Amino acid sequence: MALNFDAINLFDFVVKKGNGVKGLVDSGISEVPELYIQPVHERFNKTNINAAQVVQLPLIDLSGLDGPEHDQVEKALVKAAETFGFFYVMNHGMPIQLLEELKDAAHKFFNQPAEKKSVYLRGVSPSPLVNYGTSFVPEKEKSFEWKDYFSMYYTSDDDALKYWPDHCREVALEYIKTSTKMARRIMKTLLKNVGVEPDDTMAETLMGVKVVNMNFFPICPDPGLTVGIGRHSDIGTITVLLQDDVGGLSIRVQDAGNNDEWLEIPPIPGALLINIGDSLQILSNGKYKSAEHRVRTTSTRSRVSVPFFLNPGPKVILRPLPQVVEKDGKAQYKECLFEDYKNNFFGHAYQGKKALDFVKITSP
Ligand SMILES: O=C(O)CCC(=O)C(=O)O
Ligand SMILES: [Fe+2]
Repeated sequence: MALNFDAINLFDFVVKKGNGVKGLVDSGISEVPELYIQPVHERFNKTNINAAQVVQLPLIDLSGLDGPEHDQVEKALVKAAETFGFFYVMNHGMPIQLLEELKDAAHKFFNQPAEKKSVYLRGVSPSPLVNYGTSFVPEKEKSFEWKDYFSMYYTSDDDALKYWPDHCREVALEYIKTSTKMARRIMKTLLKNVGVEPDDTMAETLMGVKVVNMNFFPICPDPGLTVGIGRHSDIGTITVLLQDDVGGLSIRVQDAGNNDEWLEIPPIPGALLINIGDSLQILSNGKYKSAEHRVRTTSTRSRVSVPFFLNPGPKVILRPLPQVVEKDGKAQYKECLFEDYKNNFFGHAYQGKKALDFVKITSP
């Protein structure tokens, strides 16, 4: 028998008691609760996902960086970062087995009973480094996403071993280590191309805060009414993203020829996705673009994704790098602390790339 919810009960059951959207679906609901119904313009429909026939996201073979194709691979990375802000990578150093284990670990975590997961709810979690929850913005009506998440902040191996759940810590640590190496290499290439030679200190400053999320999107009785994740860009420097074979991610593609469409990003077995975050758009004075993206829900299989976010630290001053400004003649963005940017961002959830207006310098 499906439970009957009014809005308050639902909030209590899903958010406070930690049942999440998964608990809601497992309770047997056959309709999407009112709170999750999106305004029409945020819903997914056939007509706004049709760019797939026209363009395809590049798939870049990173092993080429070590061979005679080095220059072409660098060029491909730069071009992808300048245009889509999103691309697939293969030969990224992560064994396929590890990627499978990571997705299994995510399923295993969310398949636990609510009592097991809710020990990690904000406020009761044994450490701020681990956090379970479901997705909604408290001050914004109708902002419930069809998604539960589990976040692991990396500070040190010792902390990870101490606080992260037994069944995911080894695999998540390995994912972080390999991804960090890859992300640094990509970052180095991108910065070199704008005349900056980053050393390890600089890389650590710009990508020193590391967070692995496990996202869980349960099956939805009516995917046409909901969003898995509303449209947004990531705020950090670079995100490494593992999605499973269910699909549902799309990115917004805009070009000078007035095209403005959503492009589906189907999973490619063994490949990972890389996307540029707002911080790198700011640092590069707008040369590299953060990508607006979103996730739809499905009625057939639950989906997991595992993004790894590399962000600047809270006290890092975000501003276009001086070498780039000198070359461009003018800064496009004013400086601000990353923590201020982040706070402002959360005030603009679900508004695509609007957060960037906070630092954009508008011409007089
Ligand atoms: O699930 C996905 O494919 C995307 C996840 C995402 O965009 C995010 O967590 O920021
Ligand atoms: Fe994202």
